[in-house]
Amino acid sequence: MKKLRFGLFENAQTNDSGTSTWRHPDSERHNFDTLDYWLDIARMCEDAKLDFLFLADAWGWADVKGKRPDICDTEGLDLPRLDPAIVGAALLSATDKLGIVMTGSTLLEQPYAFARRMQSLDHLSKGRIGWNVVTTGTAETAVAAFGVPMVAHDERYNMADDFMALVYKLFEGAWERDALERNKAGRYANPDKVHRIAHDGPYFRSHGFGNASYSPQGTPVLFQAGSSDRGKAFGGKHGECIFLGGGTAEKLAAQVKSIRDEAVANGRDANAIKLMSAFSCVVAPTREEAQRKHQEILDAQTPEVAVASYAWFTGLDLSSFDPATKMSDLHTELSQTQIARFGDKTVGEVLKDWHAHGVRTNPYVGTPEEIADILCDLAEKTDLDGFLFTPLIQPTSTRDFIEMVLPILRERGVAASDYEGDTLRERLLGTPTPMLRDDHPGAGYRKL
Ligand SMILES: Cc1cc2nc3c(=O)[nH]c(=O)nc-3n(C[C@H](O)[C@H](O)[C@H](O)COP(=O)(O)O)c2cc1C
Repeated sequence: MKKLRFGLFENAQTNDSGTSTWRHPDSERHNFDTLDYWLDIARMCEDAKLDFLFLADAWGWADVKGKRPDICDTEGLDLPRLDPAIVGAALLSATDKLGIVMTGSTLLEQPYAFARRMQSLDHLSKGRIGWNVVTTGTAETAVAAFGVPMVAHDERYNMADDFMALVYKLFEGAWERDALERNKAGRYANPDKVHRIAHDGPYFRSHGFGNASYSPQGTPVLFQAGSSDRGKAFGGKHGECIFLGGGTAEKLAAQVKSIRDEAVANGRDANAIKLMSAFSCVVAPTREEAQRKHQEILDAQTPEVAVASYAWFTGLDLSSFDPATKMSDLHTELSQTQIARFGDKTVGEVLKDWHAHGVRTNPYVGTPEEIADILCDLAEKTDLDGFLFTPLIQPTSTRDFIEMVLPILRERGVAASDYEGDTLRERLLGTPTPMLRDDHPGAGYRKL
């Protein structure tokens, strides 16, 4: 079996994923706005040789019929947050090998400034940066905050394609890789290797010179997680590592196959994209103890949190529908995945599911051996390349996974015991150089 890759999902806010667990006695997430919280998390990841720490992010907030429910504040559900790029930057000097991956929105960021931010992080980290490209599912409230027009679901992906075309020019084509000579007796940079870029796209324009030079990886490692048809087409073109939301082996295998097919349709190798599934687990030495720990986490949730957080992802107030309504009869211009993934279920059933685990799928609950068996079985049946661990309670869930499950996976030879390769791209994708593979569309913008 291939060696699996592992990342940790995190979020610079008190709760994440549509649940509210901050009151749990073991949770430290109410300290998410302190540097000490993040230093502990990053060091724990690096000591465990995890491939990367992923800092998810969103703009916008929960909106139920034009009002942000009070429960959002009383439970710290959606706001406040910190900027993931600043959190990521603060962790660079405390880590040496750990990849730092962060979400950035193509709907709301300004591509010219965003490219410089990614390049700066990639320089300072010596090539450990990844960017999770999102079109922002929470678009309705986010565009109000930014004072920009609403863009419909599929069009947001057209806009993202244009954003990518511009940032590839900046990442790959504005400065050649060896433009900087830094020769005190000669010259600092070679003017023949510094190029003017021109971009007149349907959404973005930019003319002139790149603000930052070619960074160790050129383009940061590109992550993506959209699972609508348009999202998958975008991921098949640009993504290098795609996050899947979890689910049964059958469902994951079908998703893996369709994304690899998309890659091939875009002239890329089927294995040019690594697929990682999100999962949570509650683990303890005995199954009974694990079930008891899980019940404590479930008891911290309320139905009101479920309604407010579902609305945050979709703009839909499920409490206003007849519980017997089929989910397939609903429509949103926000995250369509959050309707499609429930298939034929009813609104009443989904509210119960959401109450239990929010946007996540059900956690695996069991002994360390049982969890390791589930992950190995999933990987074998689905052709997944790795897993994104999404902790229910931070930092204890992550510590439990690292201390109890990871050693078993290492013994079985499916998890790495040390870091191999210097940059995130070489390690995660097994590329011969830190740069984009030649079959990636961004590589075509490179001037070497
Ligand atoms: C593991 C995982 C992590 C995600 N992280 C983010 C995130 O940080 N920010 C965000 O806006 N969406 C995030 N998403 C959601 C997707 O990127 C995507 O925006 C969402 O599925 C809506 O797009 P779609 O309608 O094309 O599926 C994540 C999804 C998954 C499965």
